[in-house]
Formats: sequence, structure tokens, C-alpha cells
Amino acid sequence: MPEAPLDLLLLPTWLVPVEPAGVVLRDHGLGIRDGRIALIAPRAEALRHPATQVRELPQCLIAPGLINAHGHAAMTLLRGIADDLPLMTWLHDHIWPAEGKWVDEDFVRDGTDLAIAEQIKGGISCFSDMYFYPQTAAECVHNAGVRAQITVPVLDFPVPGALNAAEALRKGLQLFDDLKQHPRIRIAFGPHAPYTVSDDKLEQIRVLADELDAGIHMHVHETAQEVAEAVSKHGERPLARLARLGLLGPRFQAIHMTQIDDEDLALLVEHNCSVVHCPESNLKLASGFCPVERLWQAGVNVAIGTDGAASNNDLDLLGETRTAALLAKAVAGSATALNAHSALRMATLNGARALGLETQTGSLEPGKLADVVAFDLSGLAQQPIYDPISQLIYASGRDCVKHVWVGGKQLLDDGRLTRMDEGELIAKARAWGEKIARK
Ligand SMILES: CSC[C@H]1O[C@@H](n2cnc3c(O)ncnc32)[C@H](O)[C@@H]1O
Ligand SMILES: [Zn+2]
Repeated sequence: MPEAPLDLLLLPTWLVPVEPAGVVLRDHGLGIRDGRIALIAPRAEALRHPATQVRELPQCLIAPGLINAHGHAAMTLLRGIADDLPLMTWLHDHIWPAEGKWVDEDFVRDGTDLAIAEQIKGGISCFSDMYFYPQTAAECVHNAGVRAQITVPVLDFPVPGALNAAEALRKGLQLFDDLKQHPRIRIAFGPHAPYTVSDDKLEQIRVLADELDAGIHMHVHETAQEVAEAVSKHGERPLARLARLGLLGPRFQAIHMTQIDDEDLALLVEHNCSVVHCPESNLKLASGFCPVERLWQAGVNVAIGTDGAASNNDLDLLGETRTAALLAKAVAGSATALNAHSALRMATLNGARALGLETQTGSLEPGKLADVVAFDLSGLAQQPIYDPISQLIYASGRDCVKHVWVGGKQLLDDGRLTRMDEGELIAKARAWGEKIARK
């Protein structure tokens, strides 16, 4: 039977599949059919395949869509509200009071839409979210066409949208049920941090996550103070406590991990956990430095996240990847640590692996979902091009992002959002800013 035509054939100058590692294909085509990558072949061969639409992308590099493995999407509406403070002052004296006062479903809807738009414009095709009213965030993701892991937030105290952890889990389980067949949304558990979630709730989450084969996404070892306080209160480091409670495993996503001793590293390796590195949030809150090179050499899967816009203050994963590559060298004391190719892998395939999506996305391989970003490297600041990946990571900003496809659907076309109204998003964000600033 003759092959069905491709829906779309992309013809970039450079194609970076990420897997196999280190490969840059020049003058190749990528064909998309039914939302998946159907073909990767040299240009002349690719052109022999009938295609409904052919898109020439001269001087563009196509890569897997970037994956922001940790954030709090709706916090875009709190961007810049409390800068230049350490984590606990920032959280206790500013962020939690502001969230208590302002966060409702409308806040989450408008803030999440803003975050999704910013992320798509920055080449992000998939993100992880830990915030209140996860059902509202899921609606935003559904409508926007992007891919996401939405986590069910669990804390020991009342939060917007849930009077207690039992209510948060009840609503969360409903969300698991409602969205179990969703093609772009994966629900996971989001116990906030070891210092805000008690053992009984963590044990409950372990049982539920095992039953549902779900991810567990948690801030862990964000600061030295967190670890020191846990040791003095409970005589145990937080990661060791999580191991004792049975939470660690390949579905466990440890966010931050700026403090890692030999036993911590052994636990991460033994349980095959992922670490999500958020270098800019760690720098801004002076939280500490994640030893990325040490983790990488030990075989731990390290992904990258921006964290929320109130501690970063942008959702620019390309910029975050550059920061990660530069910081890894300083922390390791070695300029060979985390080269540009490895950094791009962290921002794509390792993110997919952390979120349990590595068979579906994170690299450009036939059969995978067509989550693709096209970066325009034709600008003055990118010349000359010896190694396009070096140019992308070390010399390019998110203004180079030209097109984004998620599951073969184009969400960004020549820098313009195809499904979201940028003017409306800006107007809503300004209205929130004015309302919050007045009080
Ligand atoms: C459970 S909803 C998310 C909760 O986490 C807060 N938050 C944002 N950034 C951080 C961070 O770096 N460490 C700890 N907690 C953080 C956010 O404001 C929400 O309250
Ligand atoms: Zn966070």
C-alpha cells in the first residue's frame, strides 16, 4: 500500500536529534504525520516523500522542544514582587502572605496562561507545574495545546483551593481519573518539601503514586539550612528520610538538591531518581549550588527548571541552560564540565526522562511525538557558525525562537502565538499587577 503523505516536511539547515548524543545533521528533513515524527532523512531523500506542506527553514536549527522540568506557572503574576531575599524570608514574609491574599482560580488561570505563552515563545514545548488549583492549570494546558506534567500540591497546612492535605489529595485523585487518557497532560504528586509535609502524608503519597505509576515532584535540599534544621530536629537528612519512607525511585523528581553528601549521592544513584537543577532561582535566593557535574558523572539524570517567575524572574529555559552550563564549570572547577551538547540534552531528553515521558518526547526520533522548536541562527550575534549547538547555548537568546510545534500542531509561527492573544494576556497581567500593587 502506498505510504500516506506527510502532513508537514521541515527542511532546516541543521537538525539536532539529541539522541544519538552529539549529532548535528546538516541539510536533512524531518517529516511529521499524525502528530509524530515519521521521517528523518537527507534533504533530497526527504523531498521524495509526498507532503501536504513543506516548510523551508534556512539558517534554522531544529531541536526537540525544550522541557522546563520545574516551575510554578501562575507565579508569573508575582514576578518582581519580592526580590533580593533569602528563601525563607521570601517565602514566609512575602510569597505565602501574597498567595493567601490573591490566589484563586482566576489568578491561576490568568497566571498560567501568561506562563504558557512566555514558555512557548521561549521554545518550551513541555513544562512541569506545581501550584494551587491544578485542575485550572490543566484546563489552561488543554486549551493552549502545550504539553505538561501538572502536580497535585500537598502541604500540612491549608492552602488556596484545599483546606488540608486530605482535600488536596481527594481533588488530585479526581484529576488523575479525569485526565488519565489526556494526550498531553500527565498528573503527578507534588508534596511541597520535606519541611512542609509530614511522614503520614508522604506515606499516603507513596502508596498512591505506586498504584497510579505516577511521578513524585518535590523541593528537596534546596538550602543548607533546610538540611541542618532537619538533622537537628529529626537526626536525619531529608533525602535519607524520604528513602526510609520509600518515596525514592525512578519516578521521584528531586528539585534543587544544592546539598549532596556521599550518602545522598548513593541514594540518588541506587534509586535511579532524577534531579531538577534550577540554577537561576538558586543563585537569586542564594540557596546554594547543585553539583551537576558530580551527578552527571555518577549517572544521575539531571534535568533543568526555571522555578517560578517570582524567584528567577523569567521562564527562559534557553537562558537557564546557558546559566547551568556556565555554573557547572565554576562549581566543578573545570571548564570541561557540562559542554553545550550535554546542556541541551539536560534541557530536552533528561527533562522528558524526569517527567516519565522519554519514550514519547525529548528527542527527534522517528515514532516520537513531533515536539519541535526551530531556532533562527541567521542573526549577527550568531556569526560565524562553527558548531551550531555552541552558538545556540552560548551565544543565543530566546529571541531566536522562531517556530514551535507540539504533537505536530504549530503553537508559534514566526515568533507569533497561533492560539493565544498576546495583547489580552498582557492586559490581564497588568490588571492583576495594578490590583496587587494597590493593596
Ligand atoms: C505547593 S504549591 C507551590 C508552593 O511552592 C512555593 N515555592 C515557589 N518557589 C519555591 C521554592 O524555590 N522553594 C520552596 N517553595 C517554593 C510557592 O510559592 C507555592 O507556595
Ligand atoms: Zn519551586
